[in-house]
Amino acid sequence: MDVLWMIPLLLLMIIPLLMCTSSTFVFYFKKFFYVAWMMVLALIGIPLCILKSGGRDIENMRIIRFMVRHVKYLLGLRFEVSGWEHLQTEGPYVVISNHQSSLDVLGLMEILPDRCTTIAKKELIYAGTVGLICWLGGIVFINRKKTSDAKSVMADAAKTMLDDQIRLWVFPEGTRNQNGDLLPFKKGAFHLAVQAQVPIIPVVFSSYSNFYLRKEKQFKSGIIRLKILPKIETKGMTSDDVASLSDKSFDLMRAAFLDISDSITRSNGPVRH
Ligand SMILES: CCCCCCCCCCCCCCCC(=O)SCCNC(=O)CCNC(=O)[C@H](O)C(C)(C)COP(=O)(O)OP(=O)(O)OC[C@H]1O[C@@H](n2cnc3c(N)ncnc32)[C@H](O)[C@@H]1OP(=O)(O)O
Ligand SMILES: CCCCCCCC/C=C\CCCCCCCC(=O)OC[C@@H](O)COP(=O)(O)O
Repeated sequence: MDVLWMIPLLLLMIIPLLMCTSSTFVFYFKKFFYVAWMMVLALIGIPLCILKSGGRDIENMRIIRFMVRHVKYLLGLRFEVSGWEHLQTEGPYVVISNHQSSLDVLGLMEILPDRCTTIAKKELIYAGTVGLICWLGGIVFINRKKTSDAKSVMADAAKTMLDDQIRLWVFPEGTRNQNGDLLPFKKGAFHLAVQAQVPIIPVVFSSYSNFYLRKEKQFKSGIIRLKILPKIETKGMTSDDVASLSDKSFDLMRAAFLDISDSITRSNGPVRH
């Protein structure tokens, strides 16, 4: 007897059962689903991007943004955004935000302004269909292990920002971090803004630790607060001002991070680190 057809049926019965009984299963299932679904979305998005723009083009970020917007619902996440008015700035600017997990892509797509792409580590280009759609979306890839290469790519990006009137989103911590605080900032984002003489718009994601705990293998439903802070002007600044600009941005973002994370804790129970 052919029993192969019974396998999907069994899975359909077992998966909901495990989802109800094991939080560890939920953790791995949601993580696997997230990566697999993004890969599938990218597979669908690639031909759409090529048809729309013929290749690598920042306008493809509109397609990517549209395609990613529903994923939060599938993972049981909700965003509360404040400070929208600060993104209504004309022309190019640099957005900086804290970076906790690849889930940040969901928040990024929630508020991504038009003509805005990101700076990413070059390894991302090898992430299958996701890597290819990132390339099509004009993402700027840098080699973090070679500062001189990264600096020259970012200097080119500063020029392109002005020539093509684009915005760039940079994660100044330079890596993912879920230690309950911000990591010290790398300087690239601030050199970029000063070289292009464009404002910086800081964006802060509240702590994910009320719903996503890597060590404890928990991935529950939850709320993410996204706070967009007022722009910081860089007109007239030189590379001598980069350190103080970075310090100022760090202090503002850290205060906002602790504030919005704390307000979620008060409404949802304790944050665990
Ligand atoms: C439909 C389906 C869709 C599917 C789905 C799509 C998803 C579509 C969204 C994807 C979204 C991806 C998201 C990825 C997210 C990441 O990949 S995060 C990781 C990559 N990003 C970054 O690393 C950016 C932040 N890092 C930096 O900016 C770093 O400064 C750099 C440029 C990498 C250099 O790193 P470093 O050498 O380790 O750091 P740093 O101490 O800052 O610099 C050393 C010296 O160079 C100087 N320097 C640094 N930068 C410069 C510069 N540009 N010019 C002159 N001097 C400089 C510094 O001032 C410093 O000198 P001193 O002040 O000590 O004298
Ligand atoms: C050939 C198959 C390769 C499979 C690779 C899976 C790639 C992930 C696929 C889907 C996830 C959806 C969004 C991906 C974009 C997230 C980018 C990201 O968060 O990169 C990490 C980087 O910021 C910092 O890296 P490190 O913390 O320094 O390390």
